Amino acid sequence: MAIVLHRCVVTAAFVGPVALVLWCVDSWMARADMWPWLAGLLHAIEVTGQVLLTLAWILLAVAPIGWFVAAAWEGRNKDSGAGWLTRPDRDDADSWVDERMVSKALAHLGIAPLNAFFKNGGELHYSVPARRDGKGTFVQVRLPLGTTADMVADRRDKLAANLGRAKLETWPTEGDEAGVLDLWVADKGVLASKAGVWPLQHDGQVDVFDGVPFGLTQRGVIVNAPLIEANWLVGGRPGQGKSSALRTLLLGATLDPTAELWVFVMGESPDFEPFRPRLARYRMGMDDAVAEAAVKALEELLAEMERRGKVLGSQPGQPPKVSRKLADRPELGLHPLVCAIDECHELFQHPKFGKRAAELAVRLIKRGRKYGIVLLLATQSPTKDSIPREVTRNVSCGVAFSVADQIANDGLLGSGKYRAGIRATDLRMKTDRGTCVAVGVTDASFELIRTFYVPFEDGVDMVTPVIERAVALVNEAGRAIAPAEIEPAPVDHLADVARVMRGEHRVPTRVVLARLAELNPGEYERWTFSDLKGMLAAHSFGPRKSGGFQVVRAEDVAAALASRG
Ligand SMILES: Nc1ncnc2c1ncn2[C@@H]1O[C@H](COP(=O)(O)OP(=O)(O)OP(=O)(O)O)[C@@H](O)[C@H]1O
Repeated sequence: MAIVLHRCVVTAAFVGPVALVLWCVDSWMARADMWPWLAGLLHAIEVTGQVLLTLAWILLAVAPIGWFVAAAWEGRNKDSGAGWLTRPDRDDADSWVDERMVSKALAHLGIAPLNAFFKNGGELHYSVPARRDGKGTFVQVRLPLGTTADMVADRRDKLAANLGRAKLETWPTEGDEAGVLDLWVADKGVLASKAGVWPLQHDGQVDVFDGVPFGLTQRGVIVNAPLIEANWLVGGRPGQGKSSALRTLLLGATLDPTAELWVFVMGESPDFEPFRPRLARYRMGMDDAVAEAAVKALEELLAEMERRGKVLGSQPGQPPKVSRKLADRPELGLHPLVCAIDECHELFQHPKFGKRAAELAVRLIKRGRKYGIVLLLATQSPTKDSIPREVTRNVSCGVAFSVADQIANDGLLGSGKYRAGIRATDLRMKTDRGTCVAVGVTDASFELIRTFYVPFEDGVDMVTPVIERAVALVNEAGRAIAPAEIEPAPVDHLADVARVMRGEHRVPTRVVLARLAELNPGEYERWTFSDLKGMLAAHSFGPRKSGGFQVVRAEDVAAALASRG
């Protein structure tokens, strides 16, 4: 720029005086008196000036028409435009994705209805135009008639190639409707790096109510994995990182001094050995005794859940769930209780204990969340025979490392996820070790998480120092690693009936039974009409008929309570 300016000044300094002299000479002398060559030069300058002036006028008149034609042409042009305009020369030019590029990529997927749409000059509607989203670009597009998001997800390879990305960097998933495509495209190469050191490796404490640092999402944000009010199912092919992920979750929980931790490893594996000093219960091995201990633990967790339900019910205002404040009061025994079962398929498929374990796990997963009881399950084999379907349906957080097929994918992440494009089948063995697809961990429909890794192998043990810190934290807080058992309060049937009347004048007996089962499943789940009738009879009253139904009347219950004193 400086050079150009310099040259302009030099030229003007030379041409200016010459032009001035010529103008003066031309003004004071007649051309006939001049030297012929000078008169010829002045004439040539005059003619050139006139030609340029005429051309300028013509250009001025034609310019708007030309402008209009060019604009119309450019508007109809569906190419990605001049590269230097649409992709400025910036550091992220390599990662640039815009609507035109996406349209072009979609137009070359070989999907017949999409092809026809583009052939007829159709233009896609972008409900969310290309915008930066973490370390990538997100667009949302309404697909034309006859095209669904899963058709695009099925051609992920081609879409990735058309966008100049690796398959793992290209995430076409179903939006709010089948015809809406959510597309997230990673910046080139950002997913190749590992997550880095676990943020709590060297210091820090955890409040499990706030979650545990688990990994980095595709957007480069740290995931604080929810543990409270959550249950986890983690799976994938052997050696892809699921035990390490389970260990990271649990390691986070150890740093909350109020948390009680149980671990059962249904196989011979030293993965959780360093945790021993911080665990209230730990069993590891292939033998039946470990399976038996795990089932017993599940039974006790269920009983504990019922006890906690009653404790909550007896608190002022009957809080619906365990809170940090309640968990901090050791006398209530409402602290977070985390139970991890690694290789859980071995337990669920156990010939003797499998059925009972499955039944108990399902009940815990369905109801334990409110009570601060958390179940973490990890498995290599997430099929419907190895993991009860109800477990998959009800866990809140599903994590899939590299899996072999759609069955394993949906067994971990929930049915329909593969179809919707949420696929851990695209994670490559070894290359993507430690990276998983997760649902339920954040509000997003899925996350691609590069998990933190706390090594415990080949003589490197970075777990033990964390456990030592965790034990010190428990001691400092004056807590116990294995809190003493708190006796369950005796069940008061009449008071429970009074509670489930919920201030209503009369309540049908079937509703009373349903509410009782909800209040205390362990006690009332199997109750029938005759159980209820028998209990009421013991208090000298019974259901009455009203409007064709058997009902319990609030005044009868109140009278029975009053006469009891
Ligand atoms: N997040 C990660 N980052 C880097 N490497 C990892 C990560 N997670 C796991 N690995 C590597 O993968 C190896 C296997 O991990 P891990 O034992 O957790 O796998 P797994 O799926 O539980 O295997 P298995 O089914 O055999 O128990 C680890 O020893 C480690 O070297």
